[in-house]
Amino acid sequence: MSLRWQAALLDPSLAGGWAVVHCRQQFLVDDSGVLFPRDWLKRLELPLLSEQGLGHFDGEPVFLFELDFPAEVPGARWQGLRQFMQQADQDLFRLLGYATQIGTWVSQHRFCGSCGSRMQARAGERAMYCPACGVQHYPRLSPSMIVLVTRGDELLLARSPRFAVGVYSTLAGYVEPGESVEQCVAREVREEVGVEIHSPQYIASQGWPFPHSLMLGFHAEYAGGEIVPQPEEIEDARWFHIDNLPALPARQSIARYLIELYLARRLGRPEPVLPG
Ligand SMILES: NC(=O)C1=CN([C@@H]2O[C@H](COP(=O)(O)OP(=O)(O)OC[C@H]3O[C@@H](n4cnc5c(N)ncnc54)[C@H](O)[C@@H]3O)[C@@H](O)[C@H]2O)C=CC1
Ligand SMILES: [Mg+2]
Ligand SMILES: [Zn+2]
Repeated sequence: MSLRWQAALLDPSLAGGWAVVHCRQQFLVDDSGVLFPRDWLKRLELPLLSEQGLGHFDGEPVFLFELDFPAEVPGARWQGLRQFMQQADQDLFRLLGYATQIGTWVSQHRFCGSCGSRMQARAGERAMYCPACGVQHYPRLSPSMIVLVTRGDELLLARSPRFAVGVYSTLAGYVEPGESVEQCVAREVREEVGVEIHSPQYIASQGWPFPHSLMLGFHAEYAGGEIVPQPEEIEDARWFHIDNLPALPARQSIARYLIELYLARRLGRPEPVLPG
């Protein structure tokens, strides 16, 4: 794991450092990039919901300005997190992914879900706390499974209507209360494409900030059934031969890694590395 970005609990009452400005999965950028001198930002009178100390980038402290709405700043524009994933280096993307998750969580936990009082950031740990009734919330994470189903030289890949034109990917879905991740894999595969699988094999995991998933990645062998795509969720699903694959998901995604790993093992090529 690279050392350029390290999360840390920094005290926002300290002066100086850099800051990123986030609102609804978008960041403020100008010609110098996405990191702004923090003391300069403070003079802009932005619609600030919360300020959080995030950690260190290249050894420098970085803070988050979480905004109520995407305010106009002369000479700057708003850019989505997905675009940073495609264009920025991996360390910067990890910093921005972390900032997005913390910002989204803080902005969605301003009031106590139990008694309605205003929540406070807790000193000493990354938590929101209700002083009236004591409820405490930590950053939200949603366990999700992602699986590549295979049948020898064939890969089962599917398209969601949300994907870029022509792109097919592995199947994914959220874990429900009371089920194991393995049960979730079998259920989601059945629901999304109507196919049965053998026991899934755990491969690797990845934090995924769209919006707060923890992806648990598997390989699974086909056991039976014909493909029946789930209406609305799955636009198309097919078996693709390894010599004739469609456009695949982003290089940084665990979806892509699960595919590349299977190909490497099948074809006796060196195994890929999952971007950290
Ligand atoms: N890193 C990667 O390679 C990939 C990551 N993903 C991520 O996997 C996650 C799950 O994938 P989907 O196919 O969209 O899930 P899914 O198959 O469970 O369906 C999504 C639906 O689940 C419901 N939902 C939303 N949030 C939920 C939650 N926290 N718990 C339970 N249900 C919820 C909503 O009705 C939503 O429309 C998403 O966050 C997606 O971004 C998906 C594909 C590739
Ligand atoms: Mg799904
Ligand atoms: Zn409360």
